Amino acid sequence: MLPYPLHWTERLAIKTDSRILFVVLDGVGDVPINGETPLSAANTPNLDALARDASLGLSTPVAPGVAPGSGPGHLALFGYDPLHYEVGRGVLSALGIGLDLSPNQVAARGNFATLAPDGTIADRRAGRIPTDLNKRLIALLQDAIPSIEDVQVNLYTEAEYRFVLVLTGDGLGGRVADTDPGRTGEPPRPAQATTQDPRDQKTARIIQQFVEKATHVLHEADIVKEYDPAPNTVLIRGVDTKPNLPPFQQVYKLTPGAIASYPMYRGVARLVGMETPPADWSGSGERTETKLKLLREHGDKYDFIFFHVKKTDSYGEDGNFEMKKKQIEDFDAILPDLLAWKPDVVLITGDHSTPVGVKAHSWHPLPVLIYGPHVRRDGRRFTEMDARGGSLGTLRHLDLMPLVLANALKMKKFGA
Ligand SMILES: O=C(O)[C@H](O)COP(=O)(O)O
Repeated sequence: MLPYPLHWTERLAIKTDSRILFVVLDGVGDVPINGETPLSAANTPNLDALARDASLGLSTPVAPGVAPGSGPGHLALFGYDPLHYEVGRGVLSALGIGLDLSPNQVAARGNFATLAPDGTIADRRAGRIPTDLNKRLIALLQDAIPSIEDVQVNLYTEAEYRFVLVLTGDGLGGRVADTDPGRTGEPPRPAQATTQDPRDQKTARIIQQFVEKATHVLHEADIVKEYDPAPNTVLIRGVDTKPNLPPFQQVYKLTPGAIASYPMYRGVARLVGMETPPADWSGSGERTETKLKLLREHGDKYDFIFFHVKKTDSYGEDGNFEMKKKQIEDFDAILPDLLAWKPDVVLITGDHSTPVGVKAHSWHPLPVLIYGPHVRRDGRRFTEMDARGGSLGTLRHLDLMPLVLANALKMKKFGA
């Protein structure tokens, strides 16, 4: 039996013409500083108008106290329990850049990072190098490391400092711990299998050799020496093989599309059956015009659209209150363009909180807004403080898909 809520939304969901707009402001949740969060301090006339006629609540991403990565946070938002469907970030990133993984392939997410002379990590993102430099470094490493033992090595730029490592060969497993400790000031961890399975042991051995070879090549490369902080090593995480998840079409009877400028989010969308209309994603940042163009040109193919905003998370991680606030105001400015798609129901929330005072993903519940013809209107703003006490109450991300389906009249009655 499928886990909650898939096992019974699959039974109750019905196909109708109503449309659902599902907006995720990545990392948007925060903790008040001098009584204000980026959300409460932002000037958001469009969001305020929508929220006034919407139901609000607070939603816990996974479970109290759990600070999820963006992958588990989005799987929970889409109704796939991340404690049941643990999917490595590498698979999400690989799918996000348009790869299809076969059973004899293992994928991993990589960061170009900066190693200090004492061997500890000085910067997990090498100063957020530009995508163009990433492409040059990937070409250098791909040329230097085409294979390790009997395993083919393929490298792909994701965005900025992010890349994807795909290993192809026989006898590979996906259960290998991260070499990325997730924080600076300590050395990268050795690649270690989390089981005694020889397939996982082999993958760990290959990844360890890759990290050592890549670090050597980067330390010797002239282009690396031009940068400070220098992208002189690689950190690996989210090693996995591709799982098979029941798609949106099956469990929710929806025809879903995903619009996201960063590959990982297109990847998690593809994993659950969403279509990702093609676009030129070159460059970096939100690429909002590209996203809105996709909505205008492809929106009518879908009855469910996942629309992702990334930089609210990045500036939370950088501890930059004003820039996180500005990302929210920039989103507010395009909200009318999103509403032009004429959704019947709108949900806005975040996958997780990334408080500027924490500079990392956190466990704090997210404000969630559901707008539609049958909601109880709360007359509040979309902020962490105002959402508390809203008519949605306190929820978990897994509760949200059934709620938007119900508000779109896409759920039949349970029982006689
Ligand atoms: O931006 C991303 O890829 C993640 O949300 C954060 O990853 P990072 O901590 O490696 O930047």
